[in-house]
Amino acid sequence: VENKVELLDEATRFINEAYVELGKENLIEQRLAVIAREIEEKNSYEHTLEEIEQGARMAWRNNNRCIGRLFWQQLQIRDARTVHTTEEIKQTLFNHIEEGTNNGAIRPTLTVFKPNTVKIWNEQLIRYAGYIVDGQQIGDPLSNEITALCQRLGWKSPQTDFDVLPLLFQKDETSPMTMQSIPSNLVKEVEITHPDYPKLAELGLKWYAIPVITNMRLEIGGISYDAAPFNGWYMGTEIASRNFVDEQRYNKLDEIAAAFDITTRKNRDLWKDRTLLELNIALLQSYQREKVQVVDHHTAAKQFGQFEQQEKAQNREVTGNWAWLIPPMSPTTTHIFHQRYNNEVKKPNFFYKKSPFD
Ligand code: HEM
Ligand SMILES: N=C(Nc1cccc(CNC[C@@H]2CCCN2)c1)c1cccs1
Repeated sequence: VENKVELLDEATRFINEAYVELGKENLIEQRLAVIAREIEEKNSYEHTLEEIEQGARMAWRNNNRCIGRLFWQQLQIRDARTVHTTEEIKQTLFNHIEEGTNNGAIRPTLTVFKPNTVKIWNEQLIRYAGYIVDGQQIGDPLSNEITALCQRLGWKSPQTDFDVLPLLFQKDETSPMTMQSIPSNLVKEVEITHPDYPKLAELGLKWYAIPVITNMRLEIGGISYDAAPFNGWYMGTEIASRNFVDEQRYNKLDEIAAAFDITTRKNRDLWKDRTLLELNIALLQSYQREKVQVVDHHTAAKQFGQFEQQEKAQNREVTGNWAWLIPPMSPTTTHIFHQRYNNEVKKPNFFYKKSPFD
């Protein structure tokens, strides 16, 4: 936010809405008086932990692109606002991975650091590296830039398709970079196999259990938390319909078709569709085999429908981004496809940060 007036306006809007939801409307006036004084003195103000918990849950509830919002009230918040040394930051990030993974029974979790301090360069806490070796792409192209930086900082790796990147962060904007590998016992991964097609296993496809987003900022009442890693669990299509098959990602559709003995000659054989279907089945079954939580897109759509009903009962309009909410597989079999959504952006919310590389 630009100035004191705007900050107080955002704070007032947030406190009014959050305290009513918390059943504390009688404390609004007093709380706003304290915040107004703080903004006058320090050009900013500090949230209580309860305000951050409610604000982060509202931010999830408000995000138009998220199909998983039914569980917004169960988000676990970890308060890391007093964490400042690189050692403590490292431990806090490792603990988030451990507590969020929970051996596969994934717990939606968000860790909040003090504003204007920690700067995380990773886009997700766990992500595979990307390299161009002899003109050939290895690993995840989205990671090529950060991988090159890690290598410049001395990172050594076997250069496979699935090398987990180290954490890369600064304890604050002016401090040197810390590069720290994640202990492999903390990184739960799933080998992707198909019960009817043993050749799929020969491709050696795998993916990590838990997506922990670190390239978005959490905005609550005018305050921006630039380091606020959050995780949920995956919807199967994210991995099987996008990460493994997009041309600008792992681009493995042809190889996977061959593993399923599907010939790729004629479009009207719908070989791409059959390959994606079998790969999505393999993905869901592999995660279930390893007891790692994952949701199929039909169940996720039904849960989103329950969220819509729940919000209607609370007299809140559900806003949404239709193009992001419809799943990439069989979208017309979900109610989402046949409905319209207001894409207005409500706050609190999550927003993209400018890339640290820009
Ligand atoms: C619990 C299980 C969850 C599932 C299955 C789920 C599912 C998804 C999916 C499939 C997307 C689209 C991602 C993409 O296509 O790149 C998405 C977007 C998003 N989700 Fe959720 N989500 C879950 C939990 C959460 C949680 C806990 C938060 C934050 C507290 C969250 C915040 C978001 C945000 C901010 C986006 C938009 C990302 C962007 O703009 O790139 N979600 N979600
Ligand atoms: N299931 C998830 N998927 C998800 C959610 C938000 C953002 C992302 C990452 N999106 C970036 C990818 C890569 C380019 C376009 N999509 C994934 C969750 C991640 C963290 C909480 S839920």
